[in-house]
Amino acid sequence: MSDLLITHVDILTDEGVLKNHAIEIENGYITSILTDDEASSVKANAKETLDGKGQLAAPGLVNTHTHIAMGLFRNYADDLELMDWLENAIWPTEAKLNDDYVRCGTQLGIAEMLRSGTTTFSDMYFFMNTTAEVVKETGIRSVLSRGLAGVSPTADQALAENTDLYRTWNGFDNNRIKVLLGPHAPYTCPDAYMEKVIALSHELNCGIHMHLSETKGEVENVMKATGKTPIAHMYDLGLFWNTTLAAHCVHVTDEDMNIMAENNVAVAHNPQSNLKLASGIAPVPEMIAKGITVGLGTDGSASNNNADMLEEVRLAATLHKARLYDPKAIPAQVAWAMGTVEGAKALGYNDLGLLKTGYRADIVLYDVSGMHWMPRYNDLAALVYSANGSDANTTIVGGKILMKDKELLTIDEEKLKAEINKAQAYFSN
Ligand SMILES: CSC[C@H]1O[C@@H](n2cnc3c(O)ncnc32)[C@H](O)[C@@H]1O
Ligand SMILES: [Zn+2]
Repeated sequence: MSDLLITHVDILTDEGVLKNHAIEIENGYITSILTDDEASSVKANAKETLDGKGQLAAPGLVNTHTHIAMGLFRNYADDLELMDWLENAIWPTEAKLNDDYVRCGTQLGIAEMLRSGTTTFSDMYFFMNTTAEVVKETGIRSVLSRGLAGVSPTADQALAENTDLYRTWNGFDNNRIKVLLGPHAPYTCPDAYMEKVIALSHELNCGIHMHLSETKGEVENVMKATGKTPIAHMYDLGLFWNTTLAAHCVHVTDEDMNIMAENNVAVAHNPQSNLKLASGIAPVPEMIAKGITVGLGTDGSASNNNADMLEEVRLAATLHKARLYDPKAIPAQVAWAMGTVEGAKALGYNDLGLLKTGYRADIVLYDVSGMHWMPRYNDLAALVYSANGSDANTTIVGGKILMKDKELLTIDEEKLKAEINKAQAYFSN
């Protein structure tokens, strides 16, 4: 008996679009993809059915890098470069955060993601036990890391919190929640602290999530201090022994990319944040050519300024064309894969990001009735180049429906809006 049967739906598979088919789901996984005729014979055995008529089923988007509670600081400080933005606007304000505000900001970000087709996110922030609780309650999938800064007075406490987070949550609900260690960046994590992080990663057998080579200034400073690039320096410290998710990697050399490819360092490419903070453009086609796994991320909504992954997919598909004067630099299907199955791989999920038997049932049904969906020559190109996040109509994670016909089923949005207004008043002072 299946738990959920989605009928009369067009399905974006890795082999093309199947018109008017059905998806059978059991225990959180896709168990079969059927013709509509086949589906009518198994319908009686389904606990729940969902009519997908007029919709396109696609894999949920995977946001490989964010600080999701930063939605509270959306449009709070704009038009600044990274270090000015962090040091003079964001860090002083984050010092006023507590569990309640992180709960509110995390609900805001999750509401936004579920509404725009994202079903998995990888987060690095503070008060992460609260984030995990909100992830548990809302039903989304996530990979969580406690941001670690060696220069902070709470540096050792943060390590203990990341350890607790790992021990409490890693593997929760058949890996709906996973945990990584989150050393923030080379400029906040001196070598002695990185050595502690690396020792802890061995002790826990835990992967790493870190900002690396985001700006020219960061690379210059590490070069001055060590004679090496941040990637080469982290490699020499022994950081890459286990899985590493490196956010940004905007300023990397050919040799850096060789190190990343040889050590399975996956990249979270955040094109919109990199543009807005004037950090630059990461050499993504070059990374892919070297065999590096590259996923996409929004970064926080204070540097983006939203959590809409379709915008990142579109930027990934267009930005590199212009940079290289090559329309084939990142074709639509490569950008789509970066937003889904490649992002999933970057987070260590090898059964996520495709609509295929045996894959996790993280599925988004897009309403394709809008004029911007016509004519329908190529649904994948439409998702990459024409669709809006708000076309997401129904969002499913691990076979559970979290948004149906644009109504969020696990978040009380009216209550949340009132809390966000209170938070705005608090952070405005
Ligand atoms: C220690 S928790 C994470 C930390 O990262 C800050 N942050 C947000 N966006 C960026 C970015 O693009 N580069 C580096 N750091 C960033 C966030 O505000 C938190 O303080
Ligand atoms: Zn970031």
